[in-house]
Amino acid sequence: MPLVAPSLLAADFLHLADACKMVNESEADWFHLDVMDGNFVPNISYGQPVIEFINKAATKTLDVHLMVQQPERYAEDFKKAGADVLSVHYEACTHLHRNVQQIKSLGMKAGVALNPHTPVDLLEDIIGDLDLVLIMSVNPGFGGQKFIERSLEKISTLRRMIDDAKLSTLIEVDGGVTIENAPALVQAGVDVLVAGSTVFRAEDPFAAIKALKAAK
Ligand SMILES: O=C(CO)[C@@H](O)[C@H](O)COP(=O)(O)O
Ligand SMILES: [Fe+2]
Repeated sequence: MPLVAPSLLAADFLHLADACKMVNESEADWFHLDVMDGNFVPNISYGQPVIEFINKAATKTLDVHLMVQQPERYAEDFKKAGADVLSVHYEACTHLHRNVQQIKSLGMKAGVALNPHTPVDLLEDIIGDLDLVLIMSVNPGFGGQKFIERSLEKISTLRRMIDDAKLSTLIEVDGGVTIENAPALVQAGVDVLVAGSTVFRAEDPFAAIKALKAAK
């Protein structure tokens, strides 16, 4: 059964408390929180102060996806804000190994996110240090985009890499995840399904989360 992480980017920002309550009461496992800096990606979302408030309302793991250049500048702030899992982008880090060690030394799980054009092979020398790899199945920056089909092959390659090395690194997929494509993603080896529009644009978000959990 996959873990399901609703992305609050698709929630109504005027009623974040309601969104948190819904996720708390649902079968979802994590809160997925997208931080965008308007530089690494062409959009600005929200940052530490908002996450600090979400942390007060949320009763589940906070999975923070940093779409930020030089994320090492903010790792400590996000720890203080309540992040449990902190993912940085491969493409935004000059010293990725140092950044991963920083996240772990602060007591968070460390993830690395890959843009659609970045091959999973580039993680060969760092995969053993990672708690999670986040495969972007859309170009980061916006919710509601169409799933890039090629991501399925990347996930299968990564699954093999992790299993061959006997690691327990989680594979998370993010972008364009739907109730329809979730089974193929789980079959390809995904552990964590992120879903924004599929959950928050659904008539019944609880049912959407339930359907994603049931993907096999
Ligand atoms: O990181 C991102 C976008 O950059 C995502 O987490 C989106 O928030 C997913 O939204 P949907 O594609 O599920 O609507
Ligand atoms: Fe995300």
